Amino acid sequence: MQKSLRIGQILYTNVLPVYFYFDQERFEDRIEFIRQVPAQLNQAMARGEIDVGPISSFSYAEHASHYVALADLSVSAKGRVGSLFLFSKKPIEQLDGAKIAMTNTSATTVNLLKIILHKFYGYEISYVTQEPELEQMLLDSDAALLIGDDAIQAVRNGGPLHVYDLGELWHQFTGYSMTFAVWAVRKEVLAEHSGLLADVHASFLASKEKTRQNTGPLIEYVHTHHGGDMQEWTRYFQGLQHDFGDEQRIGLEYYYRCAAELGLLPAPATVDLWQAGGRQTNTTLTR
Ligand SMILES: C=C(O[C@@H]1C=C(C(=O)O)C=C[C@H]1O)C(=O)O
Repeated sequence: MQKSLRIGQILYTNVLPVYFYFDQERFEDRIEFIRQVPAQLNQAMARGEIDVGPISSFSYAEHASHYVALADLSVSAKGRVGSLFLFSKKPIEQLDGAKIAMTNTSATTVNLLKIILHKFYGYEISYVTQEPELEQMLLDSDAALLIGDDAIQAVRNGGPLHVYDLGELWHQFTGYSMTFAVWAVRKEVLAEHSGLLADVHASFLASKEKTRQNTGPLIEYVHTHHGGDMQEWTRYFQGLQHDFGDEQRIGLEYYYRCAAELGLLPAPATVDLWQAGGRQTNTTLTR
């Protein structure tokens, strides 16, 4: 039988603070989790196979008239992220005219890279989309973009490549933070399940808050399951933000304007936040 709420979860470490202490038992069999990489969650949300969960912020903009976003949740960073990298055979200054392989798991970061290379560097680039396997990607391309745990793994493996963090590049050029994912809800779900949705939202916020107060157990869990270095993981989670306030909105809405300017989005979008007891107002902030 279909559960009342089908909840998405990105299959990467970056969302864990929002899920780590999520008290699933209190919801008994009214909810279920569907775990996928972002591009597949984006599609599942658009097809109505998921009711609520993190999707690429780019995909939110593509469907903005059908979605709202849970207030105060996102995957954002101001500056270095640590899991979104361009791996390049040449320095970025020499990439004009290059061929770049893009992971097929992303929507936000692939378009962020286009904005950076076209708008800020003025380059002409040809792109191919591939499975996220660095060696394969670089067989026939000058550079490759990976996100999430694939990017973390690839940077750990090292190698003689130039490595650029996309959050850092965005911050260098704009001074803004960048929001990669927001927790979207399809509007028709609001009418039917707003009470349950409010409880799920509260559980996400509680998990986020609890991990913020004591990151230790999360770091230990991630270290046990994904290897790596405890200090690197600590730095990773310190750099990520899971809030969505004015700072994140300003950065994200500037990204949407850049994407619209380059024809990557049909029009700039705004993020319409939802929380129990009434939607938050949605002021459009200009640069
Ligand atoms: C910070 C990250 O943000 C992500 C990037 C996304 C994208 O590019 O579409 C979507 C969701 C997030 O997982 C990451 O993957 O490392």
